[in-house]
Amino acid sequence: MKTIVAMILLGKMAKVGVPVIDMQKVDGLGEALVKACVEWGCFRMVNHGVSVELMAEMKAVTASLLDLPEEIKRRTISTEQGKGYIERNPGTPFFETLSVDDIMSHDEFCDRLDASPQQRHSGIEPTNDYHKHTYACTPPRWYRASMGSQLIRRCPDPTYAEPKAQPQSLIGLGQAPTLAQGRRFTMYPIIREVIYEYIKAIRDLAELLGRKLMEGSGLVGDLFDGWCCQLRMNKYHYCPESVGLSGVGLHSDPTFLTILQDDENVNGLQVVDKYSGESLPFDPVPGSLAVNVGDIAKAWSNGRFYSVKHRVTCFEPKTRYSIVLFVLGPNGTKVEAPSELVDSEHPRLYVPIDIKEYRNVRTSKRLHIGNALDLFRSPAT
Ligand SMILES: O=C(O)CCC(=O)C(=O)O
Ligand SMILES: [Fe+2]
Repeated sequence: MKTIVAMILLGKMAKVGVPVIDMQKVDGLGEALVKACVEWGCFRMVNHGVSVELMAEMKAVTASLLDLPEEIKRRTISTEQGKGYIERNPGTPFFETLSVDDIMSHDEFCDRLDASPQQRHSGIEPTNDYHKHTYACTPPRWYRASMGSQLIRRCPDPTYAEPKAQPQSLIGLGQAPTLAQGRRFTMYPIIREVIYEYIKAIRDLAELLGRKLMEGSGLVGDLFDGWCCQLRMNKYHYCPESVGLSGVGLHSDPTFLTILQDDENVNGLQVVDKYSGESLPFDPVPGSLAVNVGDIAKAWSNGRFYSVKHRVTCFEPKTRYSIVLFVLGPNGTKVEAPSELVDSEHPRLYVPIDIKEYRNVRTSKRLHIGNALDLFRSPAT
């Protein structure tokens, strides 16, 4: 009797928690990943190959960058949908996010935060003095992870002079931010290095995921080869007033998948169970990384993968950080289900989708919970 009860409980428990997948698993990794994408639309990865030191450093960098004054962060605002810096706003009053829109141009992102208006617009190279000064501020590597928000310090820059007047050609383009009180911020080269290393490590992991998802679907190849990816650094400004309120409202991701470093100290991410529709906690596990399947993966898998709805809720008044890599989709070609995933029992569900168009339609029609895919149904279905 006891054994039967234990078996039922184990069965229930296995169903209750989001799957945890060991990325070093030799046999059946592809199948396990596909199963998680189909049944849960999310999973947690352990033994994923991104070091805990690098994860801690990236979190410190995130905190530092989001600590910069608004005038600096605003230099990375974009007019394109879903891109660039998003400040707190009436829709998401506790949420703020910086974006490396294309992970291949992370240097441009750093340049925008770092360079003085003159350097960015006139092409003047920093002088040797500037370099000497900047490098003199560089903390030793062993000190990196524990530095937190000190990674960026207000350094007096010997070469910086208050601009006398804006060059006429820049006025009105919104490209020449004025620095209040002539302050400038020197970004430690180490910040660029951490961002670069983190992107590289997460990108390698994404590639492994792409290959294994192909394998688990009975296909061969590098699914994400040459695909567009975006890195976001998120800060949730939780306070006593935000407890019980939403950090980010219910949505599915307009991506293929999202690799998430959540905050090991602050929970709040919840996912909607595919079968019961219940909201379940997707709590952090130190050292692990989470994955959410997005709408584009549902289209690619011909409806098999579950584009999981999720939200982030404030449960305690503690600042929460998260770092997400969005694997958006192919660059320059449309997404469609491979012919191997289409047969008489599984007719093609969606027309080929342009990821940019998809994002625009989704936003303009305010369809943030996966329904936008219905607008891309194949005529036959
Ligand atoms: O911060 C998180 O934990 C999740 C953020 C999220 O859902 C998103 O950026 O799409
Ligand atoms: Fe999301």
